Amino acid sequence: MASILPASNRSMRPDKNTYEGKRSVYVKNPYLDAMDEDILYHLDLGTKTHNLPAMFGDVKFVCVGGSPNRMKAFAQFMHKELQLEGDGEDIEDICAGTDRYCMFKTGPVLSISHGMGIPSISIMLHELIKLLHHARCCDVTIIRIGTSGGIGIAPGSVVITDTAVDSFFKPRFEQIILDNVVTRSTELDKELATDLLNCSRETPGFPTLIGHTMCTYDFYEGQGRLDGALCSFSREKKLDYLKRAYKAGVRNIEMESTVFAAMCGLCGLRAAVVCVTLLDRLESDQINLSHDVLVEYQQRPQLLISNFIKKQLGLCGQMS
Ligand SMILES: O=P(O)(O)O[C@@H]1C[C@H](O)[C@@H](CO)O1
Ligand SMILES: O=c1cc[nH]c(=O)[nH]1
Repeated sequence: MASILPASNRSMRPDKNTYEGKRSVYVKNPYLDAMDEDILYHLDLGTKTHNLPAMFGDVKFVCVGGSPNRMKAFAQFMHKELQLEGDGEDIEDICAGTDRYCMFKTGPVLSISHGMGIPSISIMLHELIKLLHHARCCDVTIIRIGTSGGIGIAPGSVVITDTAVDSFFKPRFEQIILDNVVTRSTELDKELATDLLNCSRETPGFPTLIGHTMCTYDFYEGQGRLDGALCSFSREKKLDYLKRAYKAGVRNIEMESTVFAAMCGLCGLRAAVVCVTLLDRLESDQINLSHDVLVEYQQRPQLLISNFIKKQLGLCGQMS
């Protein structure tokens, strides 16, 4: 039976969403219960066509990121790190029937791509959260492992988000529902962020810090870039904006964190955002890293999260 919560936000958020003593995944939709079948169209999965509890009931960690190749590489990496059977090279895309998103499962870890931007990740999250709910998953931690532009920090730094903010540096996500603007909280799990920072101290090789992450609707004008097809502001205005963002506590900019924080928070998922920075936006706009450096930077959040997951599973010390 679907757990229905009042349709508002933080003040109504369940503190103890327990399911047989465990933290369950909530859906907040009174219509779902009455549906004979739920087709998760963009994932090419469904409640009648697939045995979701059998396929996904043991999932404890969900990692999401924009790029299908990155999320496949992460799944293959986790396969090795968890010392699962086989080499993991032929890992199967569970969503192969659609080319919207890809999804891989390695033991209790699900790795899913979400494309670029709020609308794309939002569609994926609606269907993923219903999937976890239908599969009766509990105690799930979800982490976005992404790339971002840094502000005032060295390229290659990994930022663990404490609060996702919008372009006005406000901790909110505005969802348009019918012709209303519904404002939702973008708070993330502070304890999880601290645990990840502690874990980063045992993962040497790159700087990691906690800070606010600004989420925008666009990569170019929306992030104050001077190199888009359109630009109507001066270099001075750009730098003034980015410096004000830094002053407000923003350390990196990407395009998904606010809706990710809002939706996961409302549905009872312990959530974190961990993004590597590809450049310092106070210095430049263009990403001119070599392919090898780009690949190595993208592995940094993966390394940190893999160590965190192994620790959580009590596997540290026994493995590479
Ligand atoms: O997870 P990714 O690396 O896709 O996140 C950022 C935000 C946008 O989706 C994209 C822009 O290049 O990168
Ligand atoms: O500058 C950047 C780099 C990656 N992703 C972003 O959204 N912005």
